Amino acid sequence: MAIIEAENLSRDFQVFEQAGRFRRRKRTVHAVREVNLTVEPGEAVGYIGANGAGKSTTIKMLTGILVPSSGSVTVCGFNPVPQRRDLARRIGVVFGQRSQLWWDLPLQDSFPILGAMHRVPTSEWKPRLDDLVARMDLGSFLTTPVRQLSLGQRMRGEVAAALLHRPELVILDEPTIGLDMISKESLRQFLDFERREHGTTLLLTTHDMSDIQRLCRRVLVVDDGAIAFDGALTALAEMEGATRTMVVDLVEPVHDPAGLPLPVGATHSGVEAQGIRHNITFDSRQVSAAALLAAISSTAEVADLSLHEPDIEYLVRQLYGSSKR
Ligand SMILES: Nc1ncnc2c1ncn2[C@@H]1O[C@H](COP(=O)(O)OP(=O)(O)OP(=O)(O)O)[C@@H](O)[C@H]1O
Repeated sequence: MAIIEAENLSRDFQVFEQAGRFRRRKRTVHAVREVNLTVEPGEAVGYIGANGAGKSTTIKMLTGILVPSSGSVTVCGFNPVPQRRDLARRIGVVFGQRSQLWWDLPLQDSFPILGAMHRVPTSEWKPRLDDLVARMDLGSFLTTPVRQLSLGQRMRGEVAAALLHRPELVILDEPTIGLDMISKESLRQFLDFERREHGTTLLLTTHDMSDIQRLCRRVLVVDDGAIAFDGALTALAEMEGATRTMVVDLVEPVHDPAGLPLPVGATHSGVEAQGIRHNITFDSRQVSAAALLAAISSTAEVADLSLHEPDIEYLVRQLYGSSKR
């Protein structure tokens, strides 16, 4: 059975706008339009789109916070709004921008409350907590009130809290927002481990392409409330031919870009560090990263290189610049 099944799921909002000095006009915002979505157990799905595209509204409907205007949805076999309590025992939710922990309590006092709320026996949540504390390195700040934790520490606590009851589906809204690179990577590693080891299904929204690349094979792009793309991330990038950037450091400087001929599809976008560092943008439909590196290596020795993917906002804007927002 699918873990998420949405059929023609839609949500409208009525908003009032100023129409002249004393008049207000009612307008309907179609935040989510006829979304059809099936997510199978164990999948990791990235849900991406520009600001205001409808991601959070969809998540709120999936978690039972918002009533759909029309269409139907089941999550873990439950109708989210009327069966919200049952659903809460089966899913974990993490909002990067909002804490779900008790601000004045230390983490160690929150876990017994969560265990009781989810009706998980102590004999089950205790060993699970020991495992989470070890794997997410929570030990050094378990006794600190949540409000005194750093953002990275708090997010680890949030994720541990959301996963204490071993939910089969974890929904994460911008889980890595504001985190430094090390905290982002350890969070991604942990989530990936959970999925591989326990078959946990992941659905996440993010503006960080690396989250998707690291965690999700499938990506959904939402544009103006509707699903505009559903498939592999590689297919999305190839479809658009979004330009990627390769930064190469050479062993010997090459000052003039003409001294480093590039294949068709690649162009120099800058030379730095007295000719050592070359920034090259390329269209992966025309030339692969491997072919580009081979071409560069045939004229100069490469000491180091890094690849930069286009950010999600850029990719989505390129793809669906037609958005009415
Ligand atoms: N409570 C509300 N009342 C009125 N309009 C709303 C409400 N919530 C969302 N909207 C509108 O619905 C649309 C979709 O918003 P939503 O928050 O789902 O977008 P999003 O994709 O999550 O954006 P972001 O990436 O900025 O978080 C926007 O136009 C937003 O202004």
